[in-house]
Amino acid sequence: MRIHVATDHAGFEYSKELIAHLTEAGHDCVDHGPTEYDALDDYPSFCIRAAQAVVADQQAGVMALGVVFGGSGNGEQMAANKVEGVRAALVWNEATAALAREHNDANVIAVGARQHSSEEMLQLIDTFIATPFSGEERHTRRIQQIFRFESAGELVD
Ligand SMILES: O=C(CO)[C@H](O)[C@H](O)COP(=O)(O)O
Repeated sequence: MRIHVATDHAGFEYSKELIAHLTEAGHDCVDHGPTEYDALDDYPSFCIRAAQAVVADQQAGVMALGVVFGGSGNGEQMAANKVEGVRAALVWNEATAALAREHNDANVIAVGARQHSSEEMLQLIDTFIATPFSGEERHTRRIQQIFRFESAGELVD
């Protein structure tokens, strides 16, 4: 699996730890930055680039997911979700990590680096990556409703 990773200063150390962990596990990680710690950097461009790469890979038939870190993960999730085709989920425990994939087919996970130990962070992301989308009709239908609004402004009941 290719994993696109982005952060800001708040998740800088965790992002490097995650990339080492996932690479060791055999994943192909792409680091979208930042390349060095800067306490004043801004997360949107890093997260948007990672989100764009996830969509581009998926459209090309490459199995890919994204991870965005911040202090809370809130803004990072918001930024990633501005990219058409991205379903970014803010995850804070094992259940939300699994449900993001099972019910929402999320292709980007947002994690608050200041909210979790590094062990928790790795576990949340491992769970997210390992959990498949259920494929159930009701979940597929709802995801398609989101996409129709996102791509064409159509509201479907
Ligand atoms: O989580 C975040 C956005 O949702 C950022 O990481 C957080 O706002 C950064 O805070 P600061 O600039 O005070 O270090």
